[in-house]
Amino acid sequence: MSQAVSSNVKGASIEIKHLGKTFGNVKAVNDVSLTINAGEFVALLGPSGSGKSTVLMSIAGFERPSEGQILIGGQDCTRLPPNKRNIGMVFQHYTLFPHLSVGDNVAFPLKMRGVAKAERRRQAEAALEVVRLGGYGDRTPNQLSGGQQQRVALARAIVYNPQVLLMDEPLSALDKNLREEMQIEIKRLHAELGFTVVFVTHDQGEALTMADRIAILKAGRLQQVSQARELYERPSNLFAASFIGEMNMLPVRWDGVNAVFSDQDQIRLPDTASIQPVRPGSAILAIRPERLSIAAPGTEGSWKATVRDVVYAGAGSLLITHLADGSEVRLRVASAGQAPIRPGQEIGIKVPPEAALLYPADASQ
Ligand SMILES: Nc1ncnc2c1ncn2[C@@H]1O[C@H](COP(=O)(O)OP(=O)(O)OP(=O)(O)O)[C@@H](O)[C@H]1O
Repeated sequence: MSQAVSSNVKGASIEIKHLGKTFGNVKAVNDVSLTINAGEFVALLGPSGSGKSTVLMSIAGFERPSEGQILIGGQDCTRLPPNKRNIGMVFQHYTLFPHLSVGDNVAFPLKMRGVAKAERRRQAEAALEVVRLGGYGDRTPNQLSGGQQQRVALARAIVYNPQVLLMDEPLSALDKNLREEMQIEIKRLHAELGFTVVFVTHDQGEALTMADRIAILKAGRLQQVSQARELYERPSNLFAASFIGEMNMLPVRWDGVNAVFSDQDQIRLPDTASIQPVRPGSAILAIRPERLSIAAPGTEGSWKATVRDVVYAGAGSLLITHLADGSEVRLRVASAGQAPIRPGQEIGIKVPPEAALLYPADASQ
């Protein structure tokens, strides 16, 4: 690989301490603390308006925090302007200069840093090679496809060897195939160049496949920061549980040992079912649809359910059922080898206790 962008670039750590940002009376970011290790790839995930971009822009230096501190590579950058932070940025829209050649677009940050012309050309070409666009330097942006333009934006962000790469929904303007190709491209660059990545997305699949860790935000507050598997298998609260993947959420009465349904069906739960302490009384039992299976009606320990709808989707089928108390339970089952199931049919649902999670009924806990 070309020397200009491969010279042992190593990421910097990012420490966000009690970050707060208020716009008028909107608390866009509320007491967010997060430490990102050098070279780590972290996704910020959350619904629209949850504060993801504001956190990213605060790291970049384009937003000035109302409260808290941001350290990059151990240095307090809270009051440092963006161009002093040694970070690269890629946005959703490519923001290339239409009148400049691709090469000049990529070389632009070097020009701002006073790098001499011949050296600029050399480094820009090297960065274009890294994103597999070697030889495209003389074109103008409008002669490139959307995916290629986004790769030019990526080349421009990495041309000066930043220690941190910040990306705000960089792939959401691309169609599905291009998006998947760029996901692989960005992961490859991250592995090769070793910079720290903070990646904003509202696409949970993208976050789960790309990031080392995922930070979930809701209304400006951090909900959970975990690796993909833990986030999926042990979401720390009801919001994270419902935001990632599909989840059945059933109101139950918890007596400390058993989760009891209103029709007196019950399930004995292992201690590991509660991620946070749950007091006896009303609670929510959460279970992923793919962890449930069908049993003959009346099978010992199974729940009695009536099928409301069957959605055939090739390899798997979605069964929408309801229990005697009216609670809806969804199952994802393999289609193959399954006797056809019809709406109105009574079935048993087998629930592995180790797959069940218990949360306080009050979502604010
Ligand atoms: N410059 C601004 N002036 C006023 N309010 C703002 C400004 N920037 C953001 N906000 C508000 O702050 C909150 C968080 O916005 P932010 O853009 O960080 O969320 P987000 O999670 O990135 O959302 P999206 O996914 O829609 O981009 C929102 O309520 C938004 O309206």
